[in-house]
Amino acid sequence: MERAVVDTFLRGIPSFPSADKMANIFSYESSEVDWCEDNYKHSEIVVEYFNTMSSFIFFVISPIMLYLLHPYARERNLAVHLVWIMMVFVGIFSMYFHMTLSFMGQMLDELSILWVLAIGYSLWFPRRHFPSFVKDRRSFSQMVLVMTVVTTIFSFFKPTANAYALNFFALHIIYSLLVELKDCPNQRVLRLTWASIGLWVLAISCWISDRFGCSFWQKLNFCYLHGIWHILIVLATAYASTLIAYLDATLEIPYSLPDVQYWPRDSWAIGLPYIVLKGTTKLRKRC
Ligand SMILES: CCCCCCCC/C=C\CCCCCCCC(=O)N[C@@H](CO)[C@H](O)/C=C/CCCCCCCCCCCCC
Ligand SMILES: [Ca+2]
Ligand SMILES: [Zn+2]
Repeated sequence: MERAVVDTFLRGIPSFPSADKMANIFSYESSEVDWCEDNYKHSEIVVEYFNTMSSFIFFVISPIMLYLLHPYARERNLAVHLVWIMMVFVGIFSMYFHMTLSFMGQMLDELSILWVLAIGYSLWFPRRHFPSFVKDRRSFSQMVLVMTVVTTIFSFFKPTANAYALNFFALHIIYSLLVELKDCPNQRVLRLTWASIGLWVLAISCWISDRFGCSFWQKLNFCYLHGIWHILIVLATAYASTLIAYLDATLEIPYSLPDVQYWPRDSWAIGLPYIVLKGTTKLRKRC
């Protein structure tokens, strides 16, 4: 198709960048979003140095979580690993976005989060809350897939709204967890729930403060809140995903007697949570 035709077609769509702009979606600072950290302060090729470097946390936590969740994934479904494999891509795209502040970086960063959420919902959304027209988890996952593909396409029309929309998923997850755990007597599980919510509250406070309180933080010469958000949101995801996986295990593989422990030492005040399966496996049970 002629470039002029493409251009005319694209200009007809509200908020869609023209073909000229499309060519520049990879260029530095082509995103409308610019975080509080000073640009090019420490490097000529890395726009936001601390925000870029703090994304390294994704590459530290993801392999540890893949290792810690493996016994549960082996018993339940190896597809569970997709969540933390995908988190590595979120980290790569987050680094790319803050290094360039390009429109493409922004879209890859936001869309990879959307796909992590889609995988999480497909795997872990409780069966009893499925809409009545959905007959099993396979159909539910197919429905989530279709919705995610449609949302992926529409997210190009109002890119700045995507991040706000994504944050609302956290509210839905917290609401669902609180409903699920209303009468839970297990203190370890309750501790994990409040730690997940506490980390998320700290994380989102940093995200909002960086977005809307930048002039205040600039006066204090402390413009690193978005980088701190990266670290806290990865930890919140580690805590929340373990909690959700634990609840899933109690429903889907109850014979495995799941319990929560902390790595590297269960007795330490801080650590990464994981699931231990104290029961016999399905195979051994049959013998
Ligand atoms: C039954 C549902 C199960 C779903 C479980 C899956 C939970 C994990 C989901 C998402 C991972 C979050 C990864 C965050 C990456 C941040 C990258 C980033 O900083 N991007 C910013 C730009 O650089 C962008 O502005 C941020 C956009 C907002 C992201 C909102 C993410 C929602 C996080 C949900 C975390 C759940 C915590 C729940 C706490 C109890
Ligand atoms: Ca900046
Ligand atoms: Zn970021």
